[in-house]
Amino acid sequence: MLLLISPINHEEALESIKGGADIVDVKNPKEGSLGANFPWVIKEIRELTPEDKLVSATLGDVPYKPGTVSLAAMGAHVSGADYIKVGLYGTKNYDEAVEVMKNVSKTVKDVSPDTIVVAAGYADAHRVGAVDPMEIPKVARDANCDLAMLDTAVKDGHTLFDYLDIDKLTEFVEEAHSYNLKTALAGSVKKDQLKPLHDIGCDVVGIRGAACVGGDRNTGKIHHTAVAELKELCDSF
Ligand SMILES: O=C[C@H](O)COP(=O)(O)O
Repeated sequence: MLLLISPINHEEALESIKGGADIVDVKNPKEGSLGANFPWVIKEIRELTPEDKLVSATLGDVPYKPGTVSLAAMGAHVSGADYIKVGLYGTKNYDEAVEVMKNVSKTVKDVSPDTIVVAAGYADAHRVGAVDPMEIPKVARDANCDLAMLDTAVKDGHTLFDYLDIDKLTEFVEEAHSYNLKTALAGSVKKDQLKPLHDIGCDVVGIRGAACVGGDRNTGKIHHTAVAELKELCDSF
């Protein structure tokens, strides 16, 4: 299981790399769970990250505006992102989510077929009126994405497991795998939740809070020792 860590700036990206993160995921939590950072921050982090390590960028908790989101995807691509995550926040159902993701995939894959496109839903979608998380594997399949992902929309201490039990998460992973998609799971994931995620076959675990000093994704800063501990655990299973 690969470890994706979400830094907000140059300094945190260096800590993530030093700690051994497999994927450096540029994010801006001030703008939400999958808040987008600025093009120059993505570019700077791509430049400081070793070439063989993937740099991911989140496009935001996006609205149901396929054109706007497609232009954001092009922005992430030209800034150097190898892995583009779209938080399907404003899309209320499967049809809207597929429409957004199809256009993002077309935008990105027309110019860069190897760039990885991630359809990200929310385990607590019912709290914000977003598309049902269990529809995400089908959305990703039908929109030519590479990964189906879940995170949480509201970062109030609840974790992924508060909304979806292990049976549901297993169903999510198995369905995505049956479509030849990889999976990423996130949502205030704690150290002791890594093994269950590994055991159900999750391909990528996404973490910010547990990699920060004090475990707080907003007030804390990513520290390489916390990242290294998570990485060691991921590699131990
Ligand atoms: O992509 C994953 C997120 O950055 C997860 O952040 P979190 O662990 O603070 O919920």
